[in-house]
Amino acid sequence: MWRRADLIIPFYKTSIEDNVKALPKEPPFSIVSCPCSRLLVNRTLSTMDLMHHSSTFLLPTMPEDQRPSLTYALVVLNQSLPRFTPLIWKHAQFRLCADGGANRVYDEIPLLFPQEDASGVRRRYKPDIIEGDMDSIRKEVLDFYTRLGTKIVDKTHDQDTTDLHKCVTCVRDFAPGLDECNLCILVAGALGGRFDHEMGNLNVICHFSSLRIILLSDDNLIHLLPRTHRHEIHIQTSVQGPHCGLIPIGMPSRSSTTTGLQWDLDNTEMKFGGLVNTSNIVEGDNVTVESDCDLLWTISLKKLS
Ligand SMILES: Nc1ncnc2c1ncn2[C@@H]1O[C@H](COP(=O)(O)OP(=O)(O)OP(=O)(O)O)[C@@H](O)[C@H]1O
Ligand SMILES: Cc1ncc(C[n+]2csc(CCO)c2C)c(N)n1
Repeated sequence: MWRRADLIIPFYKTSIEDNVKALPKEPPFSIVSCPCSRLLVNRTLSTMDLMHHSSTFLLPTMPEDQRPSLTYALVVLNQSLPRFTPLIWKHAQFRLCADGGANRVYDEIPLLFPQEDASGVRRRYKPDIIEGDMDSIRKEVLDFYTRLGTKIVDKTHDQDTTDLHKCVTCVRDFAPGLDECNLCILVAGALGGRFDHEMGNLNVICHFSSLRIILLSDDNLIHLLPRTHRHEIHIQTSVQGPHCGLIPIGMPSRSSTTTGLQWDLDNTEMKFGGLVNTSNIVEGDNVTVESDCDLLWTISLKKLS
């Protein structure tokens, strides 16, 4: 079943081998023979694998059937901690602080437990790793977590990648025995504040486009929908929505199609400077997306009562 045949290799190639060599490097493309025995290449969106997305980590208890499927790592950035940080801390198996993110854990986590003794809370919320160029973490904070046994990875020499980039690399390379497909990196404090940092954080999710990375603030959740898959997004309506957006990042999209939105796309072109899909509304609890380009998905988070 070919939905579209929007890319056809020119017929001037002399042999099948030459045609195969001329194939685009990036998936997903499939090869079909045409009647004259030369090759056509179809972009077969409908036969792409389906990727599921569900923000169950925002729920106090994860549904049974979701529990084993993803392993969560949490990266805390140097921004006001979202109010649900203790919840995602609990769901995560690895907790990292990006440089000054450690100050936030030290200063702000105790404020979320005003009835409890601050130093007890701090000992309970001990990061596994603090990594970065260490120009923002305070000495007392570094000393405190060093004494508790947190691993400190000082990357002062690297001034070309952000601390978030360093932390994602660390999780990807060192999470023991983890298959990338089962890993999901939650990033707390990624939005709001300095725009250069926000853009840097978006750049990180584009750079690591094969990893599941979710940028979080109190108000929003953002992740990438790679063009290599069709996407089914389950909306946790108790904690997220209804405002959402789909934004082509890096390059124009010739064709994006959605279901489940108030303003759905139907083979629609999107580009910066032209149409982008913002100020949209989720209609129910399922959204599907397929596109020829990586898209950013963003959805609003509800204030907890
Ligand atoms: N205002 C912000 N908004 C979004 N993300 C932020 C913000 N501030 C920091 N971050 C994130 O937290 C990480 C650690 O922050 P930190 O302030 O320690 O970094 P930094 O390298 O010292 O930044 P800079 O030197 O540019 O001020 C950054 O790499 C960035 O990803
Ligand atoms: C082209 C270019 N632009 C900006 C920086 C600065 N920079 C980018 S990431 C980083 C580390 C922040 O912890 C710093 C200082 C650079 N190196 N190269």
